[in-house]
Amino acid sequence: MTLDQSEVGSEPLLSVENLRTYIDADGGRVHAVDGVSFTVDRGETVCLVGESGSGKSVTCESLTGIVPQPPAEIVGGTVSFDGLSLLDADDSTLRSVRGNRIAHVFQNPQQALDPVYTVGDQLAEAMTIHGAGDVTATRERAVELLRRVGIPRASERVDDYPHEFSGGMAQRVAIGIGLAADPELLIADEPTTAVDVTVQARLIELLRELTGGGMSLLLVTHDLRVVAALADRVVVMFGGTVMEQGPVETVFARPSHPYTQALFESYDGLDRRGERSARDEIPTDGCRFRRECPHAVDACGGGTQPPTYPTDGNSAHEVSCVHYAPERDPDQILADARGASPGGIPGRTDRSEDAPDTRPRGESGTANGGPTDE
Ligand SMILES: Nc1ncnc2c1ncn2[C@@H]1O[C@H](COP(=O)(O)OP(=O)(O)OP(=O)(O)O)[C@@H](O)[C@H]1O
Ligand code: NI
Repeated sequence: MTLDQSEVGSEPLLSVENLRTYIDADGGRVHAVDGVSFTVDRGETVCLVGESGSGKSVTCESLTGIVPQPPAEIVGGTVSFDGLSLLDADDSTLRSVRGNRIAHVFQNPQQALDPVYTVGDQLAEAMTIHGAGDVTATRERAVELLRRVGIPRASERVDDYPHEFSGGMAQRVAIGIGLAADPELLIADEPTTAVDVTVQARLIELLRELTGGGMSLLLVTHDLRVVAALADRVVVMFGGTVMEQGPVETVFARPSHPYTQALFESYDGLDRRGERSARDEIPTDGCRFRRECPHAVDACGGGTQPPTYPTDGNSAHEVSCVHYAPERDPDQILADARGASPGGIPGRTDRSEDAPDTRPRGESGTANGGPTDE
């Protein structure tokens, strides 16, 4: 029986619906992930962005059940991977999915590598999880994987131990181990954060090559330049929820949620993690961003995170903000803020001085008022 290609292509590879993961901590239950929905298509790169603590890692780790339970508990939602419901899957199914179809790569490669085995042995191990060949073939394939991820002198280095690799090279090895099973989806959580800038650029190039080959990539990064370089779509998270998501071009050209606007405006290429630790506690109802939002109104409080609304009638670009509800006057929607530029993100060439004014029609450059709500 042959599969109808049009049907194969129409379903997203990964579909996450209303995912909720709570974590028991000293101070009580943390709503680390609280109603996250997004999809990843085949061959697509989706980037999760958002400040530290917004729930990006816990989201990724919940998908294949590697989040430690306890203290975490996945309390709701669905995760569908190629039709398989991962949250309902038993341990052996999940192990098989992780060994064969979904690979994880983390920020610190040495964490993923076992110090007492050569990288060749670890690559072989990753291959045997999904069907072994003979010893020579396995070794050849290990060398080939190291070449593929750009390790020079791969046939010699295959016998080296993890500590003999620099940070960037070790991250390549970790990616190589992830690729050993030829996964359909690579989940990479800040894979370029711990390496220096030139190595970063090469790793980004590697990831681009891999997705060019048809692999899907779910990438967590703080670096908007990485997003610009790799993403097809962006998912912006804050407080365990999705604030905004859409095609990278439209989200960068017209960041629409006040949180996205704030995130992009504060972006200066520096890693600012930890700087906002003194912030007010994030609400667990209504819009999670409302306490810091310059446009907050009464309607932002209570209930769940606001529903998502399309921006500019573009249903692929949606925003979870009451100001975009269809019954509201579009001329008042975040009017002044929408003209704001996300701060000249390096690497984007499609933004120019003569880019169209994205403010809603009828808006004539009012003062800093923001939307009013009386
Ligand atoms: N083991 C844990 N125990 C208690 N709370 C946790 C634990 N792991 C994560 N959290 C909390 O869950 C929330 C989401 O954390 P998560 O690591 O997913 O954020 P993140 O977006 O990946 O941040 P970063 O950009 O710093 O990696 C945070 O409030 C964090 O403090
Ligand atoms: Ni994280």
